[in-house]
Amino acid sequence: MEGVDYLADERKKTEFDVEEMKIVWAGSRHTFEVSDRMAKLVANDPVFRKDDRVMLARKDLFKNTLRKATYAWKRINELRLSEEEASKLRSFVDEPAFTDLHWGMFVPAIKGQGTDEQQKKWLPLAYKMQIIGCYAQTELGHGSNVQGLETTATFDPQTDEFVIHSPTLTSSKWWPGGLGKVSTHGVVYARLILDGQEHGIHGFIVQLRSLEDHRPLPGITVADIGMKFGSGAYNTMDNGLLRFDHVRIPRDQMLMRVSQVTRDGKIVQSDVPRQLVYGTMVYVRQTIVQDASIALSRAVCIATRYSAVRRQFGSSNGGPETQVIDYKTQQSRLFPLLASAYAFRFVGEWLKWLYTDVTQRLQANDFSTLPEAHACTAGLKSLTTSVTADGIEESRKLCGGHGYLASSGLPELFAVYVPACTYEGDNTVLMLQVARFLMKTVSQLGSGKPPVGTISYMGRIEQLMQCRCAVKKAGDWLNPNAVLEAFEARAARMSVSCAQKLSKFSNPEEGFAELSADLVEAAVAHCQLIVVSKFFEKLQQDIPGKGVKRQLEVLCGVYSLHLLHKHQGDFLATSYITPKQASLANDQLRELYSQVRPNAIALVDAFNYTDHYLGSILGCYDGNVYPKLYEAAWRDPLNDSVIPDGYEQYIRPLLKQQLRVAKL
Ligand SMILES: CCCCCCCCCCCCCCCCCCCCCC(=O)SCCNC(=O)CCNC(=O)[C@H](O)C(C)(C)COP(=O)(O)OP(=O)(O)OC[C@H]1O[C@@H](n2cnc3c(N)ncnc32)[C@H](O)[C@@H]1OP(=O)(O)O
Ligand SMILES: Cc1cc2nc3c(=O)[nH]c(=O)nc-3n(C[C@H](O)[C@H](O)[C@H](O)COP(=O)(O)OP(=O)(O)OC[C@H]3O[C@@H](n4cnc5c(N)ncnc54)[C@H](O)[C@@H]3O)c2cc1C
Repeated sequence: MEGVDYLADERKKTEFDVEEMKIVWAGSRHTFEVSDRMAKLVANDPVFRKDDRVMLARKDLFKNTLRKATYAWKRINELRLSEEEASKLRSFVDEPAFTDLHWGMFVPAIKGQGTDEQQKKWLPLAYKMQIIGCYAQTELGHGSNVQGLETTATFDPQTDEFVIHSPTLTSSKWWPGGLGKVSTHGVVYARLILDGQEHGIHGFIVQLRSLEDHRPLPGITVADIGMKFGSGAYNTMDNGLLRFDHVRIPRDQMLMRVSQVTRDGKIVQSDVPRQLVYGTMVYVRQTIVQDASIALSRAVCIATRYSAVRRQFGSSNGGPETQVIDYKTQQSRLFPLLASAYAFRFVGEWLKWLYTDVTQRLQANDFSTLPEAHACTAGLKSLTTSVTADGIEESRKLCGGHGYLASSGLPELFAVYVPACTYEGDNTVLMLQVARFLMKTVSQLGSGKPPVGTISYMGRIEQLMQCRCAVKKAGDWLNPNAVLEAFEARAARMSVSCAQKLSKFSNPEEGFAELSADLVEAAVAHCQLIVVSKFFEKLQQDIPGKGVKRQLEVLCGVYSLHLLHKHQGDFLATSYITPKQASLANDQLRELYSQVRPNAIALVDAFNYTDHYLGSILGCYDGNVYPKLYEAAWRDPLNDSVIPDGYEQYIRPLLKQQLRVAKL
């Protein structure tokens, strides 16, 4: 039944202007238009087909990715796409590729850590893709502990070169994306050694492969690290291994914005903090936060549409059964994820602003906001990727058995997404960085330097330690001030409690290690507060469109109250709320679910995803799920023949043998 909208009745229930919500979701009318144009460009081009991806063997999959990535690059040039358009096109192609690391890490590393001269030399080559780069930091033995990397870069004053070397097996670079088969160059992180003395970890531009025949250069061993989790998924990427046997590079290939090595082998520190060597990771962490809302919204879009199509139980007098989206249990699992997708969208927008601000300040040698930028990017990367990865898996369960089919799009989405909890900093390790920032802030309270930015609430510590929740009826939980104070008091009290326990240890590092699980919980509370407060800030903006702001208020309520409900132990244990008030929050939450329900389909339509991008039969726009599932089953290569390959060899002899047993 081509053209029939099986979700039309659902769409009729909508109480807000979906077109305007699309603009809010995109961030601006301009971004919406660019996004819409690029999504359609990709969806209408057969080269970008992806439904066969999970069936392809690794070599075919990889070659296919090369084909798509180079074709995308060709189209970008032919159509003279702007950087914004190119970046949208890349995201709608929806296939991890070496180009991500080239543009997403190699280029930013040179921009952030290279001197003007180095940028002038290397960036034009990289912009034209005349060289292809990767970010080679992690090693077989060390990933989280960057200071523990073993690769060495020893300066040879005789020849004015660095000798890059892998002294042990564990010093082999391991994981860099694009390294395995494609990159010609890498920004390689290594331990700087001058005259026998170590000077910490620095980045070096190292050529890895010949620009003539792509063979590894002398002294370089390079290969792919092998298959990863899931079919299709991240296996489109050639994550690589790399060993150096005394490879020589000119001195001017050390990235020298943070520290310089002079001709006579002396180190000169510029006034830039050493942590800027980690700057590329900060940049990518903020892009990962923005991408979290995309991945979560995709999963939620699929689960929401399918939940409206799917019916199970509840038929009376031969009438239709209940749509599973009408079950309160389904709503209590699905709607918080829908609200989280919106919440992450807005916090991602804000984080982009924060990152731009800190970058501008750094250019003017103002490093004052760097610690907060590090804590926010690390903490929000950790929080949003953990929730998104769990949310994709929950969406799969929300779709019942059919969610487990590759054609639901959810297994591959999960497999592609889940490493985000590990790459660019393991989520626990990153939360511990936030915890350090919190403990430092608490220890400096009363020093006369008031905390600013996202941590400014700590400046009201006395009030936050004493205040009690004033909520008397469920509706009081709709008051933003009540919710904000609850999240602030919880975060402040959890931090102070950790700081008090820490102060009992004579060795603070031992104390930090002993209390690390509690510290992570305090850091999570702080990060959740940031997300809640940025959602409220968004609502203070002028948001046009009938009913749009109202819907966002409902979602903001769902986001904050579901967190309050889920973590009520924290709120109760810190004595900010009473059990009665916790129960009222839950009553209000249930009421909010009822307000989301008629708008649920429109709220996911507002993501404006094409069927191509969603890549899911269960999530298709028209909701015509069953015929499509049936047809897709027949397209599986296993159904090419009625009798499977292997029948003569295995099944027939087996059946024959059983026959003999039966006769005995
Ligand atoms: C086709 C078309 C083309 C289109 C064109 C357009 C296309 C565009 C395409 C765009 C695509 C984009 C998508 C990209 C794809 C992504 C894919 C994913 C790839 C994944 C890559 C990776 O996976 S890549 C490796 C990441 N690997 C880590 O992530 C290690 C974590 N490990 C650490 O990060 C450190 O090891 C750790 C723990 C901090 C301790 O570091 P440590 O031991 O040195 O330091 P301490 O803990 O002692 O801290 C000492 C003091 O430094 C402070 N501090 C620490 N870090 C700081 C920091 N960053 N900034 C500021 N300050 C910092 C701290 O706050 C302390 O401050 P204080 O002293 O004041 O307290
Ligand atoms: C798909 C993918 C792509 C990647 N791409 C790149 C790339 O392009 N370039 C690159 O350089 N790297 C890349 N990486 C590597 C990645 O950055 C690291 O794997 C990541 O930083 C985690 O480090 P690890 O593997 O050493 O984990 P580990 O640190 O060994 O983590 C193991 C466990 O130990 C725990 N742990 C570790 N330290 C602490 C601590 N101090 N306190 C408490 N718990 C701790 C962790 O929480 C985790 O549970 C990629 C990884 C993946 C999976």
